[in-house]
Amino acid sequence: KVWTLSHFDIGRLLGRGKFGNVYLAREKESQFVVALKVLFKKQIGENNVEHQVRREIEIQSHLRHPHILRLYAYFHDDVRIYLILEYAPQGTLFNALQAQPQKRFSESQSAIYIKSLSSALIYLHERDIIHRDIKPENLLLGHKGVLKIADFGWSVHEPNSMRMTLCGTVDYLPPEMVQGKPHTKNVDLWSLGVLCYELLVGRAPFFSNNYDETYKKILKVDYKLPDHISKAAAHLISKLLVLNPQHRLPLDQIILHPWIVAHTQ
Ligand SMILES: O=C(Cc1cc(-c2ccc3c(-c4nc5ccccc5[nH]4)n[nH]c3c2)n[nH]1)Nc1cccc(F)c1
Repeated sequence: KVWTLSHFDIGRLLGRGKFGNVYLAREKESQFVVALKVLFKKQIGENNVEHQVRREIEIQSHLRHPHILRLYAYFHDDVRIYLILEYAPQGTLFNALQAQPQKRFSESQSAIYIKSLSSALIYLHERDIIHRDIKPENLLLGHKGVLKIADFGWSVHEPNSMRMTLCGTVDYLPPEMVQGKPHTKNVDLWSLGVLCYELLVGRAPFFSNNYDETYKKILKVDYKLPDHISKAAAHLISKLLVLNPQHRLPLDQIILHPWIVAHTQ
C-alpha cells in the first residue's frame, strides 16, 4: 500500500520538532486516528542526518511492544518525509506531571510507569537498542494512560514543554555520557533512576540553574531525597543512580524489586 497525504485529513498541531512538526490526522477510509510527523528533507540534508532517519525508521517500524509507540508506515514527496505514528490520546508524561496538583505522582502510579518502562527497555535491550532518551518529554500516554516510549530522536517538544535547552535537558545524562565516554545500555538504567526520582519528587535529582552545576552534581551523584519518599522507593533509586554503569540494578531485577512488586499487582 503506497500512502499519500491525500489519504489523510490533517488536524491540530500536536508537537513541534527541530526537523518538523507532528499533527493529529485521520485516515479517510478507515477513520483511524494517527499522529502524522512531517520531516523536511532540506533540514535533514543540511544537518546530515539522512542515515539516522533511515535507521530510526528501520528500527521503529519493526518494534512491537505495548509500551513502545508504533510507527505504522511512512511515505515521502519531493520535500518532506511523513511518518504515520500511533496517536497517544493522553499526551506526554511531561504534561501529565505538570498537571498533577503537587507536580508529582503517587508511589503507586510512579511504580506502574517505571515497571512499564522497564519491560519496554528489556524488549529494546534484547534487540541491542539503547539510549531511547527516556525523559518525561519523550514518553506518551496512550488509551487508559498506558505509557509509551516514543523515541524523539529529533527532540519533539510539545508547544508548552519548558525544558528547551540546546540538546534537550541535560538532567538525564549519566556520568559516562557527561564525560564523553562510550555509552552502553546501562545508560538507560541511570535515566530510569532519574525518571523515578522526578515522578515521585516533581523535579529532576540533579536539577540546577546551569549546565556546569548539573554536570558536577551528576558526576558526584549528589542528590537528596525528600522525607515523603518511601524507604523502598529510595532504595530502588539508590540502586540506579550509581556512578559505575556495571553496578546499576539490571532490568530483570528492577521489575522484581519490592517497591515495584508492592504497587503493581
Ligand atoms: O520522531 C519520532 C518519534 C516521534 C513521535 C512523536 C509524537 C508526538 C506526539 C504524539 C502524540 C500526541 N498525543 C497528544 C495528545 C494531547 C496533546 C499532545 C499529544 N501528542 N501522539 N503520538 C505522538 C507521536 N513525535 N516524534 N520517530 C521517528 C521515527 C523515525 C524517524 C524519525 F525521524 C523519527
